[in-house]
Amino acid sequence: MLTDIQISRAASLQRISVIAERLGLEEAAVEPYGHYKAKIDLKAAGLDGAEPRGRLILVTAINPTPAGEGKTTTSVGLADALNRIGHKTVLALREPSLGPCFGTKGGATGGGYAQVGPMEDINLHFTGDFHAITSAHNLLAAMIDNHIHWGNALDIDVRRVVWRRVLDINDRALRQIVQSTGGVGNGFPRESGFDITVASEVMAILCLARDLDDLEERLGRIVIGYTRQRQPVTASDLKAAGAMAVLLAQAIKPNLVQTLEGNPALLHGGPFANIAHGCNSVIATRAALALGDFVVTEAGFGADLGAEKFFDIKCRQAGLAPAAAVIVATVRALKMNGGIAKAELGHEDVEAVRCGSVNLIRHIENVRQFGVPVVVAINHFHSDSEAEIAVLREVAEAQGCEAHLCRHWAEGGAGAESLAHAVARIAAGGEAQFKPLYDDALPLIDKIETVAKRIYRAEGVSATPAVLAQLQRWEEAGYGHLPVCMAKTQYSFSADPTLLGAPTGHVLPVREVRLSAGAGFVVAICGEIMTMPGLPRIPAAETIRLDAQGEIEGLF
Ligand SMILES: Nc1ncnc2c1ncn2[C@@H]1O[C@H](COP(=O)(O)OP(=O)(O)O)[C@@H](O)[C@H]1O
Ligand SMILES: O=COP(=O)(O)O
Ligand SMILES: [Mg+2]
Repeated sequence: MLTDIQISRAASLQRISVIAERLGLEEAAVEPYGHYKAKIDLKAAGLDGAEPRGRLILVTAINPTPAGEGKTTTSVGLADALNRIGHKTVLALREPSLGPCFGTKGGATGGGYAQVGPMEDINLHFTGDFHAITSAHNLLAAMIDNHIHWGNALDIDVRRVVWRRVLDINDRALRQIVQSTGGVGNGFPRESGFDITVASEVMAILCLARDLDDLEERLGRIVIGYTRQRQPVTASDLKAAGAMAVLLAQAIKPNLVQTLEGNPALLHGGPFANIAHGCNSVIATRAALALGDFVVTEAGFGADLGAEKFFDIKCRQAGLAPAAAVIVATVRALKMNGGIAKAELGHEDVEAVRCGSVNLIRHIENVRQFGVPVVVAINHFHSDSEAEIAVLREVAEAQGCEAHLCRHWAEGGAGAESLAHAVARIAAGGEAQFKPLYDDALPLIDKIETVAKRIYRAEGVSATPAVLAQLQRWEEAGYGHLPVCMAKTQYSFSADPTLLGAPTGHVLPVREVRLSAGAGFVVAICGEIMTMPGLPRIPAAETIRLDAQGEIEGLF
């Protein structure tokens, strides 16, 4: 069996100019990065502010195994299948982070014959967007410490600087550091730390901004810390927004690549819906909606995380309304949710599928709470048995959901045509009546409780007095209208990654809250989730190398 990288390498990609032309983009709007990648200048393409004409399809999933259940793979397979059955479809995916590539999970370009390419390029440095985001983020951090070093005219309380640094690598050693040691010339020592670039508010701003002007506006609104009188200090107080926008002026342009079947894909913005909002950028999604009849986009991890944030943050801010949602379900993930250990997931166990299907049922119920019709995509793995698939299908259909067995990993778009026909019919049927889960006017703590109770089915939320006081101060400072971005484990509806299936009666512990005034949301960090992941005992990096011909080996 060929690996993803072998399949990707064997595919003959078309020149990106051909893909762009077929998409209807003028040459002047296409800025090639080599033969197979390009950035799209939306102004030159006449797409800035263009009215969306397509229908938006969200691909989400049940709670995953550590390997992921095939959201990106299914997004690619569905987009290829919709193009095969005659619908002009544009894919809108997120860009991969180096963290998982060199850590555990691998790339984010799909898999098997349902991939976007060029896979190595995209999973490594791509077009440099994450490096630009890292530089912009860390420039602001440097300007904060520099301001304090040269007299601190803004009276920043050195104990209350909340802006950390970022790096797009998993590195637990950087989570908590003491910086500016080494004497007077190095500034004022203080505790701080690094997050992974994907968790940067600059990443979220790039993903949610309407255009370059809005991006700079939002950058200026970033709250980097507080004065001794507890007043917020912003990036614009430090005159940093302009320089940060310069660093991001190329990164704000969406990236055009292609599926292995030559269909267009706009990749833009970061993943990780457990610690960020984990959606493709508004700019790329709106451009895709102006260009295609259908847009297939993804949101990270399970519907309790990525889909909820797609609905409550991205769609709310951008005025988008999804026409349908595809929940990717796998036999293996349901068995894990039914109590089977990871090492045993390859053995048939029909009862475990049935037991774990409570997880799928809850995700179906949850997505429907947003007024969005659901189709279940059974992402077929070669180890699945007929009996296990039959139970999965029966469970979905008992919920009034169509369930389509999809073989796009092994067959490409041809393996997802039945799903494509169903999605096209349901999306065109206009039954969606999208609405976010809560109103802007709900107090911040009530928004957190609403997500915890209605999506996670928690009994309630526990938060320290310091967290509650901080939320109250943000309400008084005028940030109470913002939505919340929940950071929690992707494996469970609770904050306990071992509590699988469809737990109830749990209490959601909120240990920290962070204001992302520029991105326009408040992050609630629940349980032990880390905003700087660590490398596993045996990182993928140990087997990634160049072979004798200079070709990359070991990249998933
Ligand atoms: N049907 C399948 N059979 C075998 N491997 C698959 C299948 N679907 C996905 N994969 C593999 O599983 C991994 C995760 O897939 P991905 O689409 O990235 O999941 P997600 O986007 O949900 O994290 C990838 O290595 C991919 O190649
Ligand atoms: O945000 C996480 O994305 P995946 O679920 O695609 O890994
Ligand atoms: Mg993915």
